[in-house]
Amino acid sequence: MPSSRPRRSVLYVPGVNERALAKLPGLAVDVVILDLEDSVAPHMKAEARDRVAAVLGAPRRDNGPELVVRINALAEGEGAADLAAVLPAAPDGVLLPKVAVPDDLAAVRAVALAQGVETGTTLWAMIETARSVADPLPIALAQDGVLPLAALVLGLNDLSLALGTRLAPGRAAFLPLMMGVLAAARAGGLDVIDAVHNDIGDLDGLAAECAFAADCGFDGKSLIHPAQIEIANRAFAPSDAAIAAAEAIVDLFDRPENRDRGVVAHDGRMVERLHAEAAGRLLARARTIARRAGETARDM
Ligand SMILES: CC(C)(COP(=O)(O)OP(=O)(O)OC[C@H]1O[C@@H](n2cnc3c(N)ncnc32)[C@H](O)[C@@H]1OP(=O)(O)O)[C@@H](O)C(=O)NCCC(=O)NCCSC(=O)C[C@H](O)C(=O)O
Ligand SMILES: [Mg+2]
Repeated sequence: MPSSRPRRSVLYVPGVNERALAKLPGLAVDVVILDLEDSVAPHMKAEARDRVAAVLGAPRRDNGPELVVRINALAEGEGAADLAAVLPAAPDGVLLPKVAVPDDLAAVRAVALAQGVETGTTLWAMIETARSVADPLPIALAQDGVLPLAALVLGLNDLSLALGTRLAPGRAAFLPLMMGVLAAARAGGLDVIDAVHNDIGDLDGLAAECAFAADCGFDGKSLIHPAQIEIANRAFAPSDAAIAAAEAIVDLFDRPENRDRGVVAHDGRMVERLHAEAAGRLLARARTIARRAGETARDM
């Protein structure tokens, strides 16, 4: 099953941007991706590693965001240095960019093992190459006890470049690929995170992308600016109407007259036990999110 931790808002922060890093304790975000890859200029990589290690080493709130580090690809030479700098500080996850094949995950695990680092850190894989998006299933199934795989993250900027497909509003051309990645993630029991919306000023466009991705089944949205967080948190949380509908379905099968029934009619619709199971999951997720919101409001 996907994680019980909400991963609705997944905010990239350039590992070298001191002011942006300083903002993190005040942000109600589910996941922070401390970026050592594309948002960091080649000559700033070492400084970014130091800054990110310092963020990871600082005291963390129990209910604070998951801290995931996006390392550079191993092939680019910086990836191993990134792992050596951040793994001892036990990030919640390491995000590997530009994954092409399952061997890319195996290579990162081998480097982590060779460095002798044992942590509870998970592995996240970016699906943003032609090869990985054409065949995401073997990647999603490449599970291991070392750096267990937790999530797939779509990267539509790189993918747009790789495929020559225009990243246009509505993203219709990408839909088959997005659903292929989503199905692969679910087959592997992983979470799956939608790509970034590049236009920071277009909050309506962001809300539309979030609503669409939530309908598709994505767990959350990659973000690039704090102004985008609240929209994603809302879009990927169950709405009040969805909670009320789920409560009604759970209640339906709890009634004595329905205890032995596999299917009942409710408001003119067929409802099966699988709907009650889904409703139960939605309610559990809503409770987790509400608890987290309460704790975050108290601690910030
Ligand atoms: C895009 C930005 C460079 C814009 O930054 P800026 O011009 O500073 O914006 P603002 O003046 O509106 O910022 C207001 C304050 O908020 C802070 N801020 C901005 N962004 C962030 C952030 N991501 N996290 C935390 N805090 C942030 C600013 O510092 C301002 O505060 P202050 O300085 O005190 O006034 C910038 O938003 C940015 O760098 N965003 C992240 C870019 C990034 O990480 N890109 C890489 C990941 S996306 C990607 O690679 C996708 C994938 O791989 C693919 O292929 O699709
Ligand atoms: Mg990318």
